[in-house]
Amino acid sequence: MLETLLVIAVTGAAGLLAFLIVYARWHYGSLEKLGIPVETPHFLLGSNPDGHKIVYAHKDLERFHKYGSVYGVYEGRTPRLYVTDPEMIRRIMVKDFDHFYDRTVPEWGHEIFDNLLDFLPGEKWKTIRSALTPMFTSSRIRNGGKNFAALTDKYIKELHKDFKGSSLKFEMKEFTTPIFVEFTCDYFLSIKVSSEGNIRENYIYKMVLEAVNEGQDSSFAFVIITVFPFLLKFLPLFSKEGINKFLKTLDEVIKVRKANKVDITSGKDFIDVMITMLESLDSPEYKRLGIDKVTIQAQAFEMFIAGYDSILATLSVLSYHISANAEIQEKLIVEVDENLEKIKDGTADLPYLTACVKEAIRLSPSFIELERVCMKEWTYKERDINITIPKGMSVCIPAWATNRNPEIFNDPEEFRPERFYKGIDGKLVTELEQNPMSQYSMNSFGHGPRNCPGSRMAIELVKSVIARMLQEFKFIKRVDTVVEIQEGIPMIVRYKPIYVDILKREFESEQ
Ligand code: HEM
Repeated sequence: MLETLLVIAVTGAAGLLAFLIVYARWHYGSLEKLGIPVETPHFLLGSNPDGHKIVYAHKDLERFHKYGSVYGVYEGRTPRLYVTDPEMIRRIMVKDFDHFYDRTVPEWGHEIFDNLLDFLPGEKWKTIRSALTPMFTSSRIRNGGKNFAALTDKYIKELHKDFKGSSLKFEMKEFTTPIFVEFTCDYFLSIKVSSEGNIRENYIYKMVLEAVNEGQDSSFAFVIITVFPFLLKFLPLFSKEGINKFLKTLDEVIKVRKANKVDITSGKDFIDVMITMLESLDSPEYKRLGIDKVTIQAQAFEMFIAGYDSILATLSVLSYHISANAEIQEKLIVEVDENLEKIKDGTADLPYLTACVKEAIRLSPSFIELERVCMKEWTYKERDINITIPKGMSVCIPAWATNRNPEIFNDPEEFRPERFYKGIDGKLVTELEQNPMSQYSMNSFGHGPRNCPGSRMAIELVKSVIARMLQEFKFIKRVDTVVEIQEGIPMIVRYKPIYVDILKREFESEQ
């Protein structure tokens, strides 16, 4: 009897093991069939078996140099086609968008995450995306920049208290995280967090940092999840309690807004947009597409998720570039000093600062890999590329690598804002504008109907912080200043703390 049980147990275990191996390797071979170079996968763990230790951005660049225009990588069990050829990128993201309109949906295990705009499918995505457009009008963007600058002022006042002498060791992300959270709460969602004391103790602040997995070291568990994606939902990535409390607060804000119609001269804010969407819940269109209250609430959450890493990483890396390039900093200071009044009322264009922000975003695209799923078989035959992508295959644009394409960008690793500088009156034709394909090598905000809707807003927010800081401080590179990316984080780039010194400009002549 015992023997029989043992035989059953061993056979069962062997069967399960065999099943798991077959499951993990199920798609192996599918990329090779396309006739492209493929990063050889590990027996079970795909092409990045050491994914918890590698810097994905650097890996992408290495593979771009090794394989060129099109190549394959197994992300665990998932075959991914990587495309760096600018014309093929244009076709996928813009011209033949009808073949590539969705992204892969991870099994988050939380309905709010499942309903983020990034992951909504087809028509449902289109409807929600178009409902959100009033938030990104020019006047909303200008006002956003103005509010961000005002908040920066408030935090700069606090910062002054930390100075013992004329300079201070400074970390941009640490400084701007509270500004970003307070701004997103207040400007998008009309939730006042500052009145509740230290924002770092606020539950929304904590919820956001938890949801973006801030401060968590990457672990081998993430490699296992690429092989068995259904395990993602079992990871304790966020506190359901925090999210539920946030959704309740949002309900309250909506109730108050409905009761007190406010006149928003700068255009609809997110709460108005939500109310309009909520009023459509019973419409045949929303019912047919399965748009419910959670779909709408998720977009409020999206405002934190979409901007958190991107804005904060751009600001951090820009503090480094400015500190490391004295001439560029001088030019910026002149531009800022000439526009003090306009900066205050949010009407300054600051073209050189804009070029610096764009160049920082080229060198440091926060979303290092853009993704689309091929929705119906698609063939591309141009020059030396001849490929048919099967339905269902994930297609990736490795932005960190394409943005350093040496055929488009001379000295690609150099921080050179002139690539984007159109002169004070905006009349200069930049080196990049002379090359029509360069825009599809600059993939920081994506392209086509599913590009980043927040790109113009993001540039304004970053500009508003830098402009305000340069009015009072200079950024100085320290001997121990380093720019290092955290290992083991796929899809996005997150930096280890980047320390620079800030020097009060009033003491500049004494140095
Ligand atoms: C420097 C800052 C930012 C960068 C570099 C950035 C970059 C991107 C990229 C690369 C995508 C994917 C585009 C594609 O697949 O073609 C994206 C999507 C998105 N971004 Fe941004 N983003 C930034 C800031 C923001 C901000 C501030 C918001 C909103 C307040 C925002 C909202 C979104 C949304 C909602 C999507 C999903 C779009 C869709 O699927 O239709 N982003 N962003």
